[in-house]
Amino acid sequence: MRATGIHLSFGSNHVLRGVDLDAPAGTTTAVIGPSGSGKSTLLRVLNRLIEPDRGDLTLDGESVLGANPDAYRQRIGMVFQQFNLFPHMTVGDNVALALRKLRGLDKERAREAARRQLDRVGLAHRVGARPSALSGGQQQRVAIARALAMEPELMLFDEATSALDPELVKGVLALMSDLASSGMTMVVVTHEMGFARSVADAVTFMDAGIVVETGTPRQVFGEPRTDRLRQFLSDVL
Ligand SMILES: Nc1ncnc2c1ncn2[C@@H]1O[C@H](COP(=O)(O)OP(=O)(O)OP(=O)(O)O)[C@@H](O)[C@H]1O
Repeated sequence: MRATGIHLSFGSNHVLRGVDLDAPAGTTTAVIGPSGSGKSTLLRVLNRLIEPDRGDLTLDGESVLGANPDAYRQRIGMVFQQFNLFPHMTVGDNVALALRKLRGLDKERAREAARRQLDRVGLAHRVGARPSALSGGQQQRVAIARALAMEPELMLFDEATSALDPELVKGVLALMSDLASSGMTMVVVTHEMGFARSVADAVTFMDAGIVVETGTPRQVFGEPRTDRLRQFLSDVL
């Protein structure tokens, strides 16, 4: 996935000011930066939940803006801070739903595929439970299984662990780390600097709607080139 020259305003608030992001296939890119710098908005643009005012998006070398966003969105998995599971449905049905509605799988095949994905996140034994019976960390792992069930080419994580109690964060980060090692292409907006440092292939630092620095974790954390990044790191580390 590559984003080039992305601009976006909400009214007079120019939130993204020419953002470039390159997330090559098979790599994990962490996006870090202060609150309000535009990280979540950028992810929403990458998923085409919001159309940019200017700029281009390509996936697998193809420009994806303009065409039907629904078809595009089926190629992307997105995981939010809030898990957004349907409370009245079982865990298994939450994971199977899109497979039935969007992929047209029959009940049995969707259920089987859901069970496989739940197994992958260590929750096959909770297939019949309601989300409310699970911990926040387990619910987020279900949300990840739901996204993976669609066999996405790219996974976007928007502060996926920010709503979790501290003791539950580790399990979700471990799962994200496994996914990264498996070669999934991922863009991860995160406040977890340990994850960015140890799991990401590249780290992008945003401030006030621009990419201030991008590089390997070693460069970004070890040799920051700008005062803005140095200040941010001293505030968060
Ligand atoms: N739907 C919206 N309508 C109007 N303004 C918005 C909308 N979404 C975000 N903004 C504004 O865009 C700016 C960037 O917000 P964004 O949520 O992308 O920042 P962020 O870097 O993800 O912050 P945080 O780390 O706190 O989540 C903020 O000024 C915010 O108020």
